[in-house]
Amino acid sequence: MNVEDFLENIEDQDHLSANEQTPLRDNAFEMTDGEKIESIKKNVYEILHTLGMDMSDDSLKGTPNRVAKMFVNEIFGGLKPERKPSASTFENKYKYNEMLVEKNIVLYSTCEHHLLPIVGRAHVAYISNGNVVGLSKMNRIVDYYAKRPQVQERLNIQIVRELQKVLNTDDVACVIDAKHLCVNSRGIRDIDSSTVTGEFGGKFKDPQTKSEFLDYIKLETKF
Ligand SMILES: Nc1nc2c(ncn2[C@@H]2O[C@H](COP(=O)(O)OP(=O)(O)OP(=O)(O)O)[C@@H](O)[C@H]2O)c(=O)[nH]1
Ligand SMILES: [Zn+2]
Repeated sequence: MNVEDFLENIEDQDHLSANEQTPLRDNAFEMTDGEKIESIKKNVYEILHTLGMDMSDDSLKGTPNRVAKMFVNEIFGGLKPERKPSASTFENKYKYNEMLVEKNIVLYSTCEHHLLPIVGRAHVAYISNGNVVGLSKMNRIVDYYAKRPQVQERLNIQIVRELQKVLNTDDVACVIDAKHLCVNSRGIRDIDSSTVTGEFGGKFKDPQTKSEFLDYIKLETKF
């Protein structure tokens, strides 16, 4: 790993307090992606073999490699600091001083307790402190933090903290409404329940501002 990547890695979670950080082990970045894929591949093979599957079967023999690549590059790709979206800001030239809401952001994450999908929507809002951020960057930040082993509460906070840092303001909020397949498809098997979390920073703690945000989320979008 070169010096630049290393610096980026250790700074990646600096803006988060200890309990807000993804619990990474020491030397979490010591392996290359290729090394991670090789190691995960062996373990996935072992799990399926242990369960009694014939790993020489045509349909199964590519599975360990497929799962390993999917873990490293896709569903847990948000563990790579170099994947963090560069959310450059620009001046709020239009002097738009109201809240901006990016709603219905599709969210796919993975529950770190059971490694089952979390599927839902995130709604993000901020009030500019002089700078604005490209709309798509909010979707990208949600996606980056979602692509980790997660609990919804921490994911919600990480999204807000990142935008607070990028936009240099406390006035950021995020609400997530998501279904956890660990609740819906196994265990209690409650297919209908979903989990709602919210993190409200700065002006969004004010009840009127908070309810304006929540009203915008409720607006039905028709095109
Ligand atoms: N707070 C929180 N809990 C979660 C999240 N995702 C899953 N869980 C819960 O984590 C808990 C893990 O509890 P355990 O009792 O150790 O696991 P378990 O025996 O599989 O529990 P059951 O799901 O009730 O069968 C469960 O209640 C899950 O519903 C999350 O994002 N946030
Ligand atoms: Zn779970």
